[in-house]
Amino acid sequence: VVWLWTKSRRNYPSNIPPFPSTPLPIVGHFLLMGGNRRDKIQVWRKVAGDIFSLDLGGQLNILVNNFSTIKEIWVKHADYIVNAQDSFAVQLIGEHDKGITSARDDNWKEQRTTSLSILRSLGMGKNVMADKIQEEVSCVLEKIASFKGQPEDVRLLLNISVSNVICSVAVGKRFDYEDPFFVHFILQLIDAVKYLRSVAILTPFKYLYYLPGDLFNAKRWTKASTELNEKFGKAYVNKIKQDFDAHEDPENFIAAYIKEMKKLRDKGIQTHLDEENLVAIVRLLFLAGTETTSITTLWCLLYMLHYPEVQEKVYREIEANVGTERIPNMSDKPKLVYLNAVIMETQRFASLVPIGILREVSDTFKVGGFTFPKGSILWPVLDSVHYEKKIWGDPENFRPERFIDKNGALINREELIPFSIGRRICLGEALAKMELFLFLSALFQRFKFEPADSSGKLPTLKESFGSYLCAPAFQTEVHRT
Ligand code: HEM
Repeated sequence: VVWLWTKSRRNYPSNIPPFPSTPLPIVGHFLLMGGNRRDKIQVWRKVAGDIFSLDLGGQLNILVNNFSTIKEIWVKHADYIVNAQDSFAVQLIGEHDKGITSARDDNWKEQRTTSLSILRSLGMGKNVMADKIQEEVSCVLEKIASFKGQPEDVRLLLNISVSNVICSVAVGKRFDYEDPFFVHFILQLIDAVKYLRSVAILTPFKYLYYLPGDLFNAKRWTKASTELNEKFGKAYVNKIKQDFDAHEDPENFIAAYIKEMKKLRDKGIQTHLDEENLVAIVRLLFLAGTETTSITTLWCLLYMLHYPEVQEKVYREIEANVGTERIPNMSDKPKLVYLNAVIMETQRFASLVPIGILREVSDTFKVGGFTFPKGSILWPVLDSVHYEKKIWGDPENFRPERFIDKNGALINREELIPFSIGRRICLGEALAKMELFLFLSALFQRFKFEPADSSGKLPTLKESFGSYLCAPAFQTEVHRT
């Protein structure tokens, strides 16, 4: 107890952002972290203001809830928050300073720049990638058509088909929807994403991990993540390494990374590129490139059950501008203004990543009269920005028209930040935007999604809060063709 008390003794400067309530000895606000954290943050915000502090076992955490301060810190003061929090989750799987999200300083810079340039060379944001996505879209359309209108839960199907896009980029292979090997990894991935939040909260209280049982799902999370690394990431890195030919143009991320690594080493240039980083990146691409985009698509389908008039308007727009003979492609995007607005409103309303990556403050700085001390952890609460009344007027309503001006043109609002902002903005933004457009335009062109319950009862919009705000399980009937 004396050790815990000493460790958690607070010695904060006087002008840090206020606490919503007095921290308890030793645990601080830890006991308040369970339950619906999304609602709690809004309650604390009312008490303590847009920028407030929480004490987690002696670790100062500062939550930033307004757009202007997030922008000021994440863009103008980016140098102070280069590194993500060195979380316990990362230590559990031995990935301190590995991959991209957990990589630090120069290592992060090199891994991010190399990964981005490889993804671009493989077509991210270009037509080659659009073709790859469209192949997958055609497969998913056939699969949904085979349901013949029967009620279905399409979550796993969307997970697998979206994942196929990033898999074809990362490991050069797509998988059948029923492939037991791949379905198993998708289920592991869902677990890894689901439990991450509860493991993350253990960071200041690592010793709780050693209690009997698995109260914080940390053991389940470690098992899922280790299996993804060993049997998926490492297995593919080894396989591609064996078949690697330095004279061939690399056709997937792993081969391109190995080629770059060898090139730098052969030239005697010091580099952070190595296999451990590569395995961590493959898992990250698989994780970040699957659930995010497929759950956003799922939210959009769910909203369409609730707002059938929006779905009808989207269909009419596609019918008038693209027709129904061919599936939409990227050159149709500027013509489908309403669909673009629906996608933007879905990203705002679903607020998929409610809190961006937590950052470590590397040196004390001041913003808005508050001190952000060295060693404190910053939370960018993107959810608060997406539901800010002062920005959106009626944030509680699903209203795509807010993104269209009176001349019928699309409005790009800088406050819409589902991919976060600053130097560590989502690496896959261009890919995700392309996927969302190609999947959703084709789905709404070919099918009409309706509630499966014949009494007209709509599935709930209540999310479950893992690392993402996940759409609830729901069934939908599909008609039109
Ligand atoms: C709708 C889909 C997506 C959303 C909403 C989303 C959102 C985000 C957010 C909020 C961050 C944190 C950025 C920060 O805190 O500064 C992030 C980081 C990241 N995302 Fe995405 N993402 C999506 C799709 C993807 C895809 C398809 C990929 C795959 C290429 C991807 C790869 C990454 C990576 C590698 C990072 C870490 C970047 C870094 O730490 O430097 N994301 N994403």
